[in-house]
Amino acid sequence: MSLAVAEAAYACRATAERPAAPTPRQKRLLRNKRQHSRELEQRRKEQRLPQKQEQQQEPPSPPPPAGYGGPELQCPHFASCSGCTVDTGLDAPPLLHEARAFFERDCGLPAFTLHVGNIHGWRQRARLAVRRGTEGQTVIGLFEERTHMATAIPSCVVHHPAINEAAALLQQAVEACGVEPYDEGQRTGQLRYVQLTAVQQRDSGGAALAPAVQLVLVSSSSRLASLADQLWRVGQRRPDGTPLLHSLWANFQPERSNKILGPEWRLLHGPDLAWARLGGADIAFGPGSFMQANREAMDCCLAVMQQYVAPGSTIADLHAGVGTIGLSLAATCRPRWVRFVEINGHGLPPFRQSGARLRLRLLERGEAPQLDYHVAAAGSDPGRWCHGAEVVVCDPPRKGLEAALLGWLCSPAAAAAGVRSLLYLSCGFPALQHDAAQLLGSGRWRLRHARGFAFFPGASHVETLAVFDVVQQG
Ligand SMILES: C[S@@+](CC[C@H](N)C(=O)[O-])C[C@H]1O[C@@H](n2cnc3c(N)ncnc32)[C@H](O)[C@@H]1O
Repeated sequence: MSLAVAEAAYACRATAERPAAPTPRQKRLLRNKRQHSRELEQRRKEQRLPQKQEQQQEPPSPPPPAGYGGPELQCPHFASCSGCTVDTGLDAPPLLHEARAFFERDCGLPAFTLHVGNIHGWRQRARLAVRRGTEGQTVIGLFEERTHMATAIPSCVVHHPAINEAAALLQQAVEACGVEPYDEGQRTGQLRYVQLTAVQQRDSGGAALAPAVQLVLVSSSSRLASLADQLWRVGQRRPDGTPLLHSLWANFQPERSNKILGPEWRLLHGPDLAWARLGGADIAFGPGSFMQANREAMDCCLAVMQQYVAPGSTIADLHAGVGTIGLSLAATCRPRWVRFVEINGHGLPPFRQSGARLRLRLLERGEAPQLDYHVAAAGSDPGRWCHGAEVVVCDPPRKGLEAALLGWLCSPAAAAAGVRSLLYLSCGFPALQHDAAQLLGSGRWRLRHARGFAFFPGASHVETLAVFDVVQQG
């Protein structure tokens, strides 16, 4: 949709359906759209002026986004749902301009590119609110911005289709069983949220089947037995004979807070762990495990990481979660050992399963890397966690590296401990800018490579992999 059409659509809606002023979300989307279009236009101009670029000795940039505005989201819920904020130019979200400026202009890299995979159906995990709609119906969807009013998104185009299918089944079952959606004002109702995760399925011969869904019912009470039984019965068979539900869990969240998941879990039906093939390794995960929602993009990112790990390396994976990155490197790069460090103990049980499966596979190839998992903060003792590791992998939360870890990496101790390179995967660009500036400013690291991955097409988000090498001191 062009800017003019989008503006006309908003204007039209404002006069025909909503005489009231545009909502804060609509104003923000329009502002985003204007800024995004200006940046795209600027970029197109730069591309049309190669002469000027050469005169100014600016680094070359990759080709401009295809067509004005690039690929479009084309989601029927875009204007009302708070999930996505960018619906055109998905191959050049606003944050990409900042990332390019930082890596190309400030760090001197010749080009910073963004990998964009599927823009539709990529989201393999969704957390949705369950609330009563204004017309008394059950709504399963996302909150409108700055409210606790849920908007139904049954045709969301970024959800994996199995998620939409399971959400539709859930809505029917909730109504059939008379389950009361949660009401935060009254603190009544049984079902607060659901988490839906698409799980790869295979038949006994290993052929891929339609993905099924690991479904979590988040409630403040335990009175969901009849809903669970009904869901499990109906969810066992799609019209094509494959199961729609992989497993069914209850999670209890008694607190009055915005935190979706509570501390207590109960498996109601099906297997406790689900498996995904990522970066050449089979990764087990439970419903409470961290996992990237966009597995295809993570798979590409892992393939790039593998190019920066030499055979026979020693690796410390410092924000390991269930071990996805380290296990992928163990499966593909023949390391001598991988040390996993993770602050949250919930990653350990799935890791044990994935590690055991990988060990068996590697033994058949005559490889036996040591795989050790430690539940600890990476910054608690960086010297210990990184000791002897030639490659350090960091994949911290949005706030970036802990001060103690960053300080250690910027000190002579890192090279003295044997560290040679750092693979830093970042989900928070401002934090990465800060941490990269500290690393480069210390004079002990040089930036070898950086690349972006669109982990959340539809959002102004760039997941960044930055590869640093230790500068050998003379
Ligand atoms: C973005 S996730 C990445 C997980 C994993 N690398 C993956 O790809 O699935 C960040 C992880 O860092 C963990 N974490 C957060 N703070 C940490 C810390 N100070 N030390 C170690 N791990 C931490 C979180 O619990 C979470 O599992």
